[in-house]
Amino acid sequence: MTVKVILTDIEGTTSSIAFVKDVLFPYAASHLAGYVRANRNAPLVQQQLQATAQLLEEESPGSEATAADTDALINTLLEWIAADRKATPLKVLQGLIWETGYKNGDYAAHMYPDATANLRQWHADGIPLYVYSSGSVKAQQLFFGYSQDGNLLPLFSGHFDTQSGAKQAADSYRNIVQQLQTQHVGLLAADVLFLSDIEAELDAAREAGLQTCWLIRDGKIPQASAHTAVPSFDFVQPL
Ligand SMILES: CSCCC(=O)C(=O)COP(=O)(O)O
Ligand SMILES: [Mg+2]
Repeated sequence: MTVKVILTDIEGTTSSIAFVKDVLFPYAASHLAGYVRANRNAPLVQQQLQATAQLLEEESPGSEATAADTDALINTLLEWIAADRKATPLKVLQGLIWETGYKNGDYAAHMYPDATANLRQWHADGIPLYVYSSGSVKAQQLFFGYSQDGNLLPLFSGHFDTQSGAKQAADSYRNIVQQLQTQHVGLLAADVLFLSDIEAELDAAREAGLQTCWLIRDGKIPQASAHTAVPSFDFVQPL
């Protein structure tokens, strides 16, 4: 089957889980309270606080935390970072907070060398590359803009985040294919190859009709899987 578009996950796929868990998440946790207090009247931050309060209310009706109760919402957001919740308002705030760290040179995004090399090659071969991550679009742009391998952002034609839906839901991939079709006339779901380290995400993408490839970075390739399983981007064959 031909591949006309590649859609890639970030954490565990192009880049190590450790960079996200041990560098980005702790940085967001230590700067969240200060950032939110300093910017709570900025419209984008205010919207995320309201969305956090709304999610809390949906999950625990009668919850005390209103959008005005900044301290309670900060505590909730810190709990969500610790639990690796992929909640959209948290992800938006993390993207805003990480910007300072990247720009100050506190860190640069980790890239597996095989990911950088093959993304560059596929781009040079004319295959449009897109990202789908739970990290916000802004966080993704910072990630690839400030990577250990330099500015990789020009390699990508676009980005999708949880605004397109959760990564383990087939409808999210149907939604993304519809958005891709506005840029690539006649594109079918089967023309898109999704790369991820999480089997449940690949299952959802496959249910939506995409081709899938499972990146298994720890060497434990399963004997049988519905997905092509590979140890690195060097073994992904889109052509
Ligand atoms: C975009 S960088 C930070 C990644 C992140 O916040 C995250 O939750 C990782 O999710 P992914 O979908 O890339 O596994
Ligand atoms: Mg991942």
